Amino acid sequence: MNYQSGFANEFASEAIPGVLPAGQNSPQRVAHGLYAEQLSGTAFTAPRHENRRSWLYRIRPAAMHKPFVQMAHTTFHNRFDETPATPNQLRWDPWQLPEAPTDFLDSLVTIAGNGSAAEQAGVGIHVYAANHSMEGRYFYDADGELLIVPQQGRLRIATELGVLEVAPLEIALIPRGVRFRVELLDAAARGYMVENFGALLRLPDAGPIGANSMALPRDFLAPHAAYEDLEGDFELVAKFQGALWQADIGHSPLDVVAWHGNYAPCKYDLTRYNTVGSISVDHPDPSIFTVLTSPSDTHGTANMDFVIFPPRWLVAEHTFRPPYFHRNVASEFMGLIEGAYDAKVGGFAPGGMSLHNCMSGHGPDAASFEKASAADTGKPDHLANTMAFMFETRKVIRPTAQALAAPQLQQNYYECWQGIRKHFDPSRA
Ligand SMILES: O=C(O)Cc1cc(O)ccc1O
Ligand SMILES: [Fe+2]
Repeated sequence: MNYQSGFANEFASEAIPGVLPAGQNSPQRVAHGLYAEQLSGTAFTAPRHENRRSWLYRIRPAAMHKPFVQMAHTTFHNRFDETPATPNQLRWDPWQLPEAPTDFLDSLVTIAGNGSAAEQAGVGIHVYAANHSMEGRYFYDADGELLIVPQQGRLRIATELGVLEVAPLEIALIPRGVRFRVELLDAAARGYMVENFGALLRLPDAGPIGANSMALPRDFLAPHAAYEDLEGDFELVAKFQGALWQADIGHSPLDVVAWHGNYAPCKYDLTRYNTVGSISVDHPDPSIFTVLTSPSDTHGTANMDFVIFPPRWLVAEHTFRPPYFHRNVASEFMGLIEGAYDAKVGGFAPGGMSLHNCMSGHGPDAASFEKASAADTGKPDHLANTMAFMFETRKVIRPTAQALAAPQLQQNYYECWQGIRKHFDPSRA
């Protein structure tokens, strides 16, 4: 696969050379009888450095489909108020893979979330576990952009703006409104998906860290234009204000022959992350591992951060090296893509999830604490074969009723801290 490099660059791509108009966006007649269409991802008047839009040159305009009718989907929704939010620490085992043929869209299960599309703030957190490609159906989310985090199985995501192939340890970002179809490149696929109802995800400011660490813009890859000229009895599914809607469409909406602009899907290889950490003492706050952030209207307080915990060296001297015990005003939803997480010796499996809400105490389990407080910090430790991540939000993350009723919810999670021993002895140094 061949991609265009950069985060929210002014990209330009033509599947047929010469389609993009020169010197204007909407000529009276577009080359080859195509239609010109703008896709706006920010307000027309958003400041120039935040303004996101693309111009699409397509076989048929996006307006052309039959009326939408509301569609039942029992597990994919934004009902975050069905049940009281709990201050308990929560952890789930991995979602099971389906036996009956199930595509990406049908497989989505909403685990938790906050805010809403109507509020233009908050997130929806979902898992998928599929064994079938989407066939003859296309999806778009009008409620938010989608950050897809594969944990098992490669995906081929065919979008209006071109094709992204993503494997575990890579992420895909699909802008709000962009229509796409998810195909499986392996027998089964499982992973996480966050719907961001707030401001578009962007690279965080790095301040004194400088211009060259963390996620680098050139490692984000956008697709080249690739179109389908297909007619048939297809289905277009829209997510709109928390509900799903279905419309008949007589052609593939992935019919964009050329496009230009800075509002496009992209992918990023998490193993490219340039991880910065402490080379003296103490464990830095995990914001130092931010890949992408969605700011809120309060400066420095994100609607959501996407943070990763990649393989790295731990060298801090006379320091408790794993994540510290803490309580956070922000809420922390974690997943694990591969390996083990250094704050938990067991119970947090790849494909699993945990939720530590606003001010809920958490941190290393008893075994991890004992091990790290006895470790020799005169030597570096190498954390290998690991990739955990966190969706951290300013609002409380409210689990759905189905997530709390699921057999995957670990009833004994709290026990991992019950073995913490009292070491206090005033006569001890
Ligand atoms: O709770 C967690 O495991 C996430 C986390 C990691 C870390 O390195 C520091 C703080 C923190 O909340
Ligand atoms: Fe935490």
